[in-house]
Amino acid sequence: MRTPVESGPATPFQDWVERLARPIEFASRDHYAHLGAVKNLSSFVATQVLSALAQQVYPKGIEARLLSLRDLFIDFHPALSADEQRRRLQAAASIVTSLRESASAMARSGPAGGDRSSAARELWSIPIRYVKGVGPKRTGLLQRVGIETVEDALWTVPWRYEDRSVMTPIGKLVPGMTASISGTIAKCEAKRTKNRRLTVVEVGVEDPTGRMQVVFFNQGYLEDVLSVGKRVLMSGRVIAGRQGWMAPRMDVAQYEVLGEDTEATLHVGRIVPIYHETKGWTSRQMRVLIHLLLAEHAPALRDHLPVQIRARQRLVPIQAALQEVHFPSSGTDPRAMERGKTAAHRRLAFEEFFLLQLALAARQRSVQEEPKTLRFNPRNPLLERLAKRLPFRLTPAQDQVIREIFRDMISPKPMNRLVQGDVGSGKTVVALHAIVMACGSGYQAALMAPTEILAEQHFRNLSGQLAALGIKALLLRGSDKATLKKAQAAQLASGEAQVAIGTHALIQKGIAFKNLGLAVVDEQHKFGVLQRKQLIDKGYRPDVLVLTATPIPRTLAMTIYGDLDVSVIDMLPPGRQPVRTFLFGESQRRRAYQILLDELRRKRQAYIVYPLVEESEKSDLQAAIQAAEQLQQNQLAEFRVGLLHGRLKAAEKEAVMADFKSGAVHVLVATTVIEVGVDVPNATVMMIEHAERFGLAQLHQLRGRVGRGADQSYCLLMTSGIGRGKGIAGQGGNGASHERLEALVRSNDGFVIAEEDLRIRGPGEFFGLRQWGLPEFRVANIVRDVDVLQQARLEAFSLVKQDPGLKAPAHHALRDAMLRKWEKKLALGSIS
Ligand SMILES: Nc1ncnc2c1ncn2[C@@H]1O[C@H](COP(=O)(O)OP(=O)(O)OP(=O)(O)O)[C@@H](O)[C@H]1O
Repeated sequence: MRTPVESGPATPFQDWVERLARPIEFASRDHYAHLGAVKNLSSFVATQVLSALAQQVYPKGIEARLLSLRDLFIDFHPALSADEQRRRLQAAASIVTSLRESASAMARSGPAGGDRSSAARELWSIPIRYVKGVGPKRTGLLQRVGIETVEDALWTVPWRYEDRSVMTPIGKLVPGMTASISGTIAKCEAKRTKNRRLTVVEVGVEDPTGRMQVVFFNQGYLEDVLSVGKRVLMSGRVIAGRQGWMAPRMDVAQYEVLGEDTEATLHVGRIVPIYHETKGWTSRQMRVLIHLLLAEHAPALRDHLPVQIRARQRLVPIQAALQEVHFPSSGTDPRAMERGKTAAHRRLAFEEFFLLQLALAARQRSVQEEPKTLRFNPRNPLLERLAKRLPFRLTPAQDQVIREIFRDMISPKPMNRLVQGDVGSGKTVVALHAIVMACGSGYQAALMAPTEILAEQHFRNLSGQLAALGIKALLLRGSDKATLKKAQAAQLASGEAQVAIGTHALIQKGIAFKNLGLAVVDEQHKFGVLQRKQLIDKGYRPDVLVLTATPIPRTLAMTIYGDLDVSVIDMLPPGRQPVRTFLFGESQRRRAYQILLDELRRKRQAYIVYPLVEESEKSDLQAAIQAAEQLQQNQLAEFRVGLLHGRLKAAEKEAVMADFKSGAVHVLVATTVIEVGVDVPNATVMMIEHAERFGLAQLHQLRGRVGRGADQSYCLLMTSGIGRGKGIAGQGGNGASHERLEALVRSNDGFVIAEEDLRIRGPGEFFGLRQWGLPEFRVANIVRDVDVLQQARLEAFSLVKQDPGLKAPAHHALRDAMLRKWEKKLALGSIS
């Protein structure tokens, strides 16, 4: 026993060891006379060990002893032989003794001494390998599905539910139905097949209304599990009994043996959660794991959400929400669960949104708090000269957005502004104004674009204008020679060059600016939030302007750009005619070519775009190359056809683009590399092959490459599966894809189309969120839960206003949860 004199007041760890020691020592007393008297030792030890690991980070040796203690008791049960029980208790007692010694050594060395870490670990973030029954193999499997911690596991919600709560009397089973029954095992025999390759276990199950047969193959151990007299629940598909057998058979998908003391079941007899499976990890195993976590550990989990917010938003406690979402109470409608429209889902969705919005609010706050050292001069002469040189009058919308940008730049707070404008709305000239404001005030500016083609185009469009104002701009590309890169880096470092336009080459290590005052990021969702941060870090808090041509629905914009102020260019330059869009099937190809040829003969140019998806990249590329050759030889023999795809070298791409821009090439056959930003006003036809393989917003982007001059332009969506005058759906095609394409024919407004795309495909599919650097949610859905998102945003921003660093003790858990989730993904370095 511990001697208090020696070590002063007990530390929590010492207390813990004593609590743990009590039942173990009791069971061992008087030569193990009390063996049977200690109930549930297995789960007691497991829970204790986990709660100890949750409280503190221990030196490795202690952690290992804690885990071996847990392992000794994993399957400890009164049915084990008395010898085995004694052996384990003996081993446990010696571990307890050594833990006791370590605990007092730790107490003596004091809080600062030795290896002892004061970092408290939250139960949420306990690695999953510490949980009872999760060994190294399972840890590996779970990691593969993204489960590293207790929190990850509990937030992995079922993707569907099966109602196995309604029991059908065995006498009422009919072949073909899927049913659950409750009965008693009347027969259980294991046999070998004739060739002795298979073990067959034949089971008879009875209830007062009848009897059914069940056959299991190669699961010989079931002979013990399903022994005669046991009460079971089974569910599966009913099949006709074999000839000569009167009773029906069941192809059992799930069974559960009812214990003596409990009616609680996991796999049948209730609404059962179904989880995604991977090789080696089944839905059934997941169910057992989640059940264990909920039963033994959930009560100790801390609710992150502040009480007032929970009350105001009428949110159920986290434990209740998790319990309900994994194991819905009886009477719940499984479909409502799948639609995610329950109080439990609302609570979980709120928490996900809230943590993200909190992170965004905190980041916005931390940026605003930094004193701005940049001094921009709105009356600099370069701006006046720019105004005189513009080849067109700015639209009122452009004017307004430029004013908003200038207001930000001269304000004492750093600018963080997103400019959203539909395709062709004229964002480049807006960016040009910001760049000239920066350079005219003595700073450098950088413009980062997602592809080399776009960077080159920006450079072509801007460098002339800038040079006329005496501003030197450089083009930085990853594919440039090292010597060129070195020379460019030197010019930026010395300030000799004022503007850098480029791809992610801009954020590479060797690049440093003398005094970067403005960072413009075009199409930043292609970069992800992280890269935006890397560019910003190249200067001392430069002002930031993000341009996006992708019409991002408001709800989405709020989730990704929640920390930016938003300006919208909601007007196209004058004289533009809406692009006329047609949907053509294979049999209408001639009509489509007719439109194309008519335009080419009127000295207009055209794009023909082929899809290129990663999985079938090679064959897709081949299709585009062959098509270009074919067209050149046949239908388009009188014109020059150029080919553009991602595999070309930078110089080749540049040459093709330059030829197209100058009009030397009439038709550009391309894969989706031209998707964003390409600007050739003389091009009036956009023909898109296999349109059904593109996302709707992506098609809108492509369509935006035409209609950039005053002439009528055409977008021809080619798709297999439409007959003459019929829709895709009429030809047995995919209804949803038809509906999508129709939306494009109906509307030219990018925002309408994006909302539609989001609605039809759901956020997961919308562009492929991951690739675009958008946050992923486990429960929340930005379309379905938009009202929850709005509430979460209001609450988060108001909380950060009250307690900017979330420093109040009541907010510590919340802050930890936010950082765990978003610190890395959102590069929250400065606020953590
Ligand atoms: N106010 C204006 N009046 C007339 N033409 C304009 C005006 N503003 C821009 N333009 C022209 O419209 C075309 C589209 O402009 P810009 O390339 O900046 O569009 P964008 O918004 O970047 O579109 P995208 O996102 O599709 O690239 C360019 O040829 C540009 O010169």
